[in-house]
Amino acid sequence: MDTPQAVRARGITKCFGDVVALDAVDLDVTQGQIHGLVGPNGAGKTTLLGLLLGLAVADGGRLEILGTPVERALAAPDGVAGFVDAPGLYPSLTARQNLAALAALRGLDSGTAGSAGIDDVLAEVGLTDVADDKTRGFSLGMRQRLGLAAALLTRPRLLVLDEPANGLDPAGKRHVHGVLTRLAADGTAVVLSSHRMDDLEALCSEVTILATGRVVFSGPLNKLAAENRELDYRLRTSDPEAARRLAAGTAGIRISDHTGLGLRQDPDVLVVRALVPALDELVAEVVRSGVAVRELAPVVSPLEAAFLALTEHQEAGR
Ligand SMILES: Nc1ncnc2c1ncn2[C@@H]1O[C@H](COP(=O)(O)OP(=O)(O)OP(=O)(O)O)[C@@H](O)[C@H]1O
Repeated sequence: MDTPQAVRARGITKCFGDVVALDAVDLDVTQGQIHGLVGPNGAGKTTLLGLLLGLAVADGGRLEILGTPVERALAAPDGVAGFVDAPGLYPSLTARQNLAALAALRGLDSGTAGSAGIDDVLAEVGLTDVADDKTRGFSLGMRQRLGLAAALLTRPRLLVLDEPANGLDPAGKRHVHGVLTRLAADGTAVVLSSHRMDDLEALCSEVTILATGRVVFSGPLNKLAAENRELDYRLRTSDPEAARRLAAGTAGIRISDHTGLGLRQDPDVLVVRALVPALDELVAEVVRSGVAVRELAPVVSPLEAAFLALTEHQEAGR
């Protein structure tokens, strides 16, 4: 028998009064996939994650989770765990006690989540050293990790996380990315939201971009980045004046304004907007003129640029 899809959503609609938070949203997530939800503030990401967790019900459309249609009752579908906004913790309890309380609330016995299970998940998220500290003093990043540990207690087949990298330092982020990648390799589906395209690029095979409640892109990240569009590039050279002159004389190159792009003024850096062939032409010309190229990088990554182009279009049409 085929493994059921982790998530199959068709035409999902959710309104809060006059606000249409989700407007005919489709979403497909297969087992073992890390799927990113991205979009500007208020795009509907948390609302959609809440539906997957059974925290709210859709007003319209069909939602199947792990092969089972979601009913209209407010309950976490079997095999699903995670959190939205921020994990709920008892501040006066230690990390270990929080997990034990959750395990008891969920009726998990020692066979599935006893002390061994709790120690395992604490180790998995890197919180063993602070397992007996009260969570009142936990940083945002530590709370995020404990929330992830709580979700892992049930060994879910679908893990739903709202901005799991929020508040994590670079080492913490790498650790959590490692946990999620291992889970996915073992067949768990992960749906997570993020505001950071670089995080999504590091983790996700597919993304869904939401803007004002609508899906504006869904698919593999490389399909998103592959679109041919002009980008702004920072070009640092040994002779900025010569580089500027050459840029002005190269077809297909426009000199951009630092301030307009929110960049710090740097006299050694020229910012140019171009397609890749025109940029190649300029770089070759700069080098031919005996000027050294010291740095060349897009101001925002191609993925970020694609995201901005797709979502700005929607925002403008609001
Ligand atoms: N409980 C609620 N009551 C009223 N409006 C709500 C409620 N929850 C969400 N909304 C509205 O629905 C829309 C989508 O909100 P949602 O929180 O899902 O967006 P988001 O993409 O998660 O945003 P952010 O990136 O800021 O977290 C917003 O306009 C929001 O104001």
